[in-house]
Amino acid sequence: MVAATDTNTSHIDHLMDIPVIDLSLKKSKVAKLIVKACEDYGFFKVINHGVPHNIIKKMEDESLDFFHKPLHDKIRAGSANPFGYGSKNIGLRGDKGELEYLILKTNHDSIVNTPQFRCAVSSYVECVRELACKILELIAKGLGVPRSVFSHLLRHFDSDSLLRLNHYPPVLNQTIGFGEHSDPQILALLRSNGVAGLQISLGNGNWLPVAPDPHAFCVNIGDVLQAMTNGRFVSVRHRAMANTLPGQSRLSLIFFGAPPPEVTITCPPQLLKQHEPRYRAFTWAEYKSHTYAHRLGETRLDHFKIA
Ligand SMILES: O=C(O)CCC(=O)C(=O)O
Ligand SMILES: [Fe+2]
Repeated sequence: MVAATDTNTSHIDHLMDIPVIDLSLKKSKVAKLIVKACEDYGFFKVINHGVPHNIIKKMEDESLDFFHKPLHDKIRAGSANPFGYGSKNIGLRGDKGELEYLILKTNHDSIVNTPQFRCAVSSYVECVRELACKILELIAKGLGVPRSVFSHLLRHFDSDSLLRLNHYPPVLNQTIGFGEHSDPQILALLRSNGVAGLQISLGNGNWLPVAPDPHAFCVNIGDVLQAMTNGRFVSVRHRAMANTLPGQSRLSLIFFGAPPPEVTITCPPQLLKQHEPRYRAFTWAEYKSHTYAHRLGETRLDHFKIA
């Protein structure tokens, strides 16, 4: 697909279609479509994903209940580095955003303080982890590599996957809510309520708004999957605009599928063949600490490129 942009006047592109992939189609077809979307954009939507509506609804309701609590209750979840509640500050390097958020572990009991919220989180995480693994297994099929080469990293008991809940209360002025970046992990599954905000970068300063879709999950390819495919897939750069709809909150729920800290990230040999490796091997712990030491907008994977 070719980006239809007017480079002189427009930096928002409404004319391109984001690939929407129906997971109920034949596996071999879906695998091909997903690989193509990962190569072209590093971003796509999935429908017929199998995550039950009531589980999503419960998670959204409990998340909004949490964010609507008084501040002194929210900060009881601890501070967001690494797991807990944060507001306006993103990471430790001075990045600011027009949001508040809660970061939760996925492989141990979450820190949320009511049994209903804990139960909603654990059911939601179980479903989205399974969906992420299913997508990674389709990717493996499409690439002709062993089925669990990516998914076993998320299924591992020590997987560093996390769930992030972002809440964008209404603000008066149109501004950026969460700055441009790529996600460092393997892949991210994002859902938002009916309020728009997410945009993906088409390069050259052009942005494609992603309309909220109650039936879909958005899939973002992360830096680790770019490295594991030797750069064949791109980790999509994206941002979220602040929410300016009076009286409405934007809520996004993002599952980040990550490897265990000590696992070494390399490209499967089947994907190298006659190509030279483009990234040196690194552990997820190493990548994470490199990420935390840099600003949100930096192209953090470049540090691991082989010159
Ligand atoms: O909240 C959103 O829509 C996007 C936020 C995001 O990209 C992130 O938390 O990594
Ligand atoms: Fe992101």
